[in-house]
Amino acid sequence: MFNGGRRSYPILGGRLHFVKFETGKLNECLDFISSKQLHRGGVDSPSWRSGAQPDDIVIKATGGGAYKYADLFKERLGVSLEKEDEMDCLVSGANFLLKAIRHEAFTHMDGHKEYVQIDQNDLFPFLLVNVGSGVSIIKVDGHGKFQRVSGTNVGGGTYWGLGRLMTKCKSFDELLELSQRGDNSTMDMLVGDIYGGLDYSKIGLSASTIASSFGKTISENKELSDYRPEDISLSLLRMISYNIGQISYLNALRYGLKRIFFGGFFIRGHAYTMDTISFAVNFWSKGEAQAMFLRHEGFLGALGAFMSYEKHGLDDLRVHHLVERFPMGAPYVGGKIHGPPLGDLNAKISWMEKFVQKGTQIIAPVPMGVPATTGMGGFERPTSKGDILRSDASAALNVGVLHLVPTLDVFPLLEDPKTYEPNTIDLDQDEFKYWFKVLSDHLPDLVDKAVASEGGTDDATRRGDAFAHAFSAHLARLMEEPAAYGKFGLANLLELREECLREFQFVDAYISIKQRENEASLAVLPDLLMELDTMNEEARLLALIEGVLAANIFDWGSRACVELYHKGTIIEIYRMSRKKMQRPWRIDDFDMFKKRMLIDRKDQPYKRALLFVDNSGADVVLGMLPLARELLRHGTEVVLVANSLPALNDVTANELPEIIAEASKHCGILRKAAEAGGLLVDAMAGIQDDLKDAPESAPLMVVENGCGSPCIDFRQVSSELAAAAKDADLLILEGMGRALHTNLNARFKCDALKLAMVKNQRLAEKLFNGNIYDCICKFEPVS
Ligand SMILES: CC(C)(COP(=O)(O)O)[C@@H](O)C(=O)NCCC(=O)O
Ligand SMILES: [Mn+2]
Repeated sequence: MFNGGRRSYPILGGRLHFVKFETGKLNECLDFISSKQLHRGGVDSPSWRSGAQPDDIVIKATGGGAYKYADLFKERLGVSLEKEDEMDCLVSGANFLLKAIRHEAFTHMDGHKEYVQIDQNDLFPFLLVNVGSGVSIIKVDGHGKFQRVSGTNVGGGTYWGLGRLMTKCKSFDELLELSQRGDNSTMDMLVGDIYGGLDYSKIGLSASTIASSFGKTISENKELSDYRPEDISLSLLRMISYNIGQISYLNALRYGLKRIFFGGFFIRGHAYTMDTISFAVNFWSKGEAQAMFLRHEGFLGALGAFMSYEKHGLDDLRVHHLVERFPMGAPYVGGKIHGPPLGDLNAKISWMEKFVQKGTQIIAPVPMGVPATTGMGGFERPTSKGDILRSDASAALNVGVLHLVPTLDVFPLLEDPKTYEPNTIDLDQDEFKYWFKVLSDHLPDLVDKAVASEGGTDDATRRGDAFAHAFSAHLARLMEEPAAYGKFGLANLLELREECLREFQFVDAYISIKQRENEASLAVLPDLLMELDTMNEEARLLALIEGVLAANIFDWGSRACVELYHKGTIIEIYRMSRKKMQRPWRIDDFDMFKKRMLIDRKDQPYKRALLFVDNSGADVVLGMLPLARELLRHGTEVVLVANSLPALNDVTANELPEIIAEASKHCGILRKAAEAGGLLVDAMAGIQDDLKDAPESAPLMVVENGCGSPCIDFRQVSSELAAAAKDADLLILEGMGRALHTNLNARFKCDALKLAMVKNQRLAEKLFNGNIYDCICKFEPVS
């Protein structure tokens, strides 16, 4: 099933792009679809190239537009729109999102957004409130099981209609924006107005509670024009949002439901609207019920229509099959999106250059998509002037591209996947500020390496600059709102950097450094192995663990380490690092591990160990390979688990067989094991005669982990790794990314050893009250 990291089955998958456009721009949209032949699978699809085009292309659609524009689609694209029921689609879209996307639902109170993890087994029933022109209140009991239980004619249309008449606003967004600067106490009769500025505490009403919306205007002898449009808009917004919140809560109460999800064009990521609705639900339920919002709320119907294709088999999709990426879309400056969607790399780079030349700072990138708005209401997206609305506007756009990767699995040895959280530290605003600086400082050097890795050509330089701007823009967006892309931890941030490099077609920025370090380390490996073989078992085990920790210093992602590399050769630094290994380490469970290995399991060695390797060069060659060899010696099968894609100087699963083949030239144990694991078939053909009579060996294998990041999220690993984990009874996680930033607190169903050198002062202080270059040897046996 897994040999040398090569797959033995095809991968099927796809990507979901979420794009909005104004109905007024439908013709431009059809031009775009036609130019790219998207309705026929794209210009690169085999059927387009071969000219074998089906005549009867059917696209599922929902909502009024599916009827209104059916003829236009047929005429312009030859596509038939198959209409799906709008309510069915809303519900199945919401169900899909809540089931398949981890950080989909969030609460919004007092300007604070918090993602809520929904337990799949405890999702139904819930109330879905769709606030469009009017309001539909739907009780959802399961997949395809729902009932419209109520509604109200006072909805988004009411706000916009009354608002337009009363303020002369030209657009919904203008009206919404006005509300940001409003003061409703000039219009609304408050409890304090009735009780002489006091609370009516006996029945729990504070002085600022609205007793009667617009009630103050009856006692004043004023005309409409005497009131500020800002105040009118805010009073209206509060009146309608509170009313929706209250009716929703009463329906939740009627059916005994605790969760209410709100969606529809009235909400569209507008912070103040969400706060007002949340306030109402919280107020009336006395904190018992919770108002929640969905990150993809503008796409429920479209998603539901897409889901209705039976052939997709999307019913079986689970959270771990979906990866959300945030590629650079159109530049986003001062609350406005500039230019077309940037699907094409060259277009992306040109736009980036244009903006930089103009001296315009790209404040935030927008996930790939066409600029604009809600499909349902036809209202424009809020164009921002004030600070608050700017982030509201972008909040509505914080949906990335969903990659469907059916080959991803949950790691089967996680003790409890439900409570597992990969990130060790929470990236709150303060923490984010620190990492923002670390990553920004590292950027120029990374760009140099990336450009050099592509031959330093003009094209590479151009891509390098564009990458730097794109990644800086992502950082700026997250600095502005850390929850902008869902719940984001350090692991996500480090992965975003790698993804961003890939987006600008940098395949492996550290390739030459990796090769150089591999060669230097392989040259001294025979001496190291010889030295180890002179030791007794106990001393050797300690030397091996020391070796892994010492060699983890070769980390091109750590600023402090990179500075060290100027001070000596690879081997000098390795020796210096080893010499400094003073026990006890900051976490030192070595004695426990030794007892387990050499006493408890003397007669019953581990059956299979999964070794999660980290960096190239000394780290893997002088650290992890000798440790693997020791386990093989004990009769344990060893699976080296490495990245599927490059990240910093991490070794990849593709690179390992060659390194092992080289190492095997100097070591019979490794050679025999690699042969048994099927790793040497090609590389060592013809030079294995001397092994013919050697005893059987436990196999050494290589498996890719499914990631392209310095960290690992065990909720989404390759299915090969999941399969290899089945018989494993020992896990060894190595490196800062995999054992500290992520998984330090993760619990597994089998024994786990976490080894890392802490190469960052702040992290050492924060996690261990320690210092940079402290070592961690954390052993967690299962009883
Ligand atoms: C990116 C890394 C997690 C890689 O560490 P590794 O897993 O290779 O041990 C680490 O280098 C890191 O956290 N660097 C940023 C902090 C710094 O420069 O101090
Ligand atoms: Mn690494």
